[in-house]
Amino acid sequence: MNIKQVILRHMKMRMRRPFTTSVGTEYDKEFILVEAKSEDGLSGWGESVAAIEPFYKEETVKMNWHMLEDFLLPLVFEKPIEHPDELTNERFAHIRGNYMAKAAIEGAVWDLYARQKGMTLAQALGGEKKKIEVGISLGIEDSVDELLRLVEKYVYEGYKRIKVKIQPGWDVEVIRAVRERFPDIKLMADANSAYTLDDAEHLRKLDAFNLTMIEQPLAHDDIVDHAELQAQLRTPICLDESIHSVEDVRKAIKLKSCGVINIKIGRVGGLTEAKKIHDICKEHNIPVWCGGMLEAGVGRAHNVAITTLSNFIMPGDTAASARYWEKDIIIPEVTVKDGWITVPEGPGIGYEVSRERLDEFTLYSKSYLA
Ligand SMILES: O=C(O)CCC(=O)C1=CC=C[C@@H](O)[C@@H]1C(=O)O
Ligand SMILES: [Mg+2]
Repeated sequence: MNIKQVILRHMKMRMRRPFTTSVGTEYDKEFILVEAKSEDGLSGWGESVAAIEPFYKEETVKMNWHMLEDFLLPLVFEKPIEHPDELTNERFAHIRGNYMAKAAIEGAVWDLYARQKGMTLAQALGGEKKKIEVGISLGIEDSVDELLRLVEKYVYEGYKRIKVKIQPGWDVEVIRAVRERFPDIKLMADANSAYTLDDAEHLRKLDAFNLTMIEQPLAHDDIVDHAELQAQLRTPICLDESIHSVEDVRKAIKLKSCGVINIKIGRVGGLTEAKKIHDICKEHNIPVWCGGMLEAGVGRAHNVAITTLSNFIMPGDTAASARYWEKDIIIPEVTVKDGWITVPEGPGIGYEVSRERLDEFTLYSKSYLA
């Protein structure tokens, strides 16, 4: 596969409604979209999940652009690519961190590879599912009543799991209210590192609500304290921000830091590493699910593809495009029917990128030639 040209686009899309977590609120989504073009005129698409501000993790849109322009694209152009795994395993291996920048170009190369082979991205990754179960992630709302209204809306729409953001002052009583109203739904909490080990006794109160997991209660870069907390909780801890690689997962398993792993393609540097994490978790009977980063349609499509792997056994955060966007950049948009997404059968990510919507949402773009 000869990548002849890469176009980077700085995109800006207005969200249907603000999304608030313990680390902040997003109103507009700015992100980098990557188009990788081969000598036969095919395009592969990738989407960076880095935000404008470094509040979830340390990467930002501007940092990604620099990394792509000055380090990653030259490595992609330097010689033909036999298989996308080469990027993570060889060409990017000496570059520290910058996972979201790596994942954005690596995802475009994976999409292009699948399209050239006449395969779906799911097939290229080894996925077999024809449809995937999905849940919904709800932000911190203005009131418990508003949250309950949203839970009711999405349970009615058939979503298979409800994820509720928590933080000190918006946790036990909120979860209690949801559980009392919806005694049987699959319910989980995501703290985005809002607590410390000093809160262990308080967090133990969440054991009363039969949650499927408590996601990332402690520091974003911790595995050790999570092991100490997991030993005190009946509810499985799920690691999100702490996990960047299969090596991090090996250590988390060794320390018994968690019972579940949230795989986000952008957080771990791309699909090749995501597959490695999926595989080691499968070996150790650790269920995984696909986390979301408020992606637009290209990122959402990649999430659908990776979720077709067999150990993605818990509903992920890949909701319908309409959950976040008035208009998405892909045709057709991602839709959810009774909590299921049907895996597209078209080549690559299986959705086409709308050139009209691209033009509408591109703030600026730059073309790079091999
Ligand atoms: O994309 C989705 O629907 C899930 C969004 C979501 O829960 C998150 C997005 C980005 C960072 C975090 O705030 C949070 C998460 O930790 O999973
Ligand atoms: Mg999370």
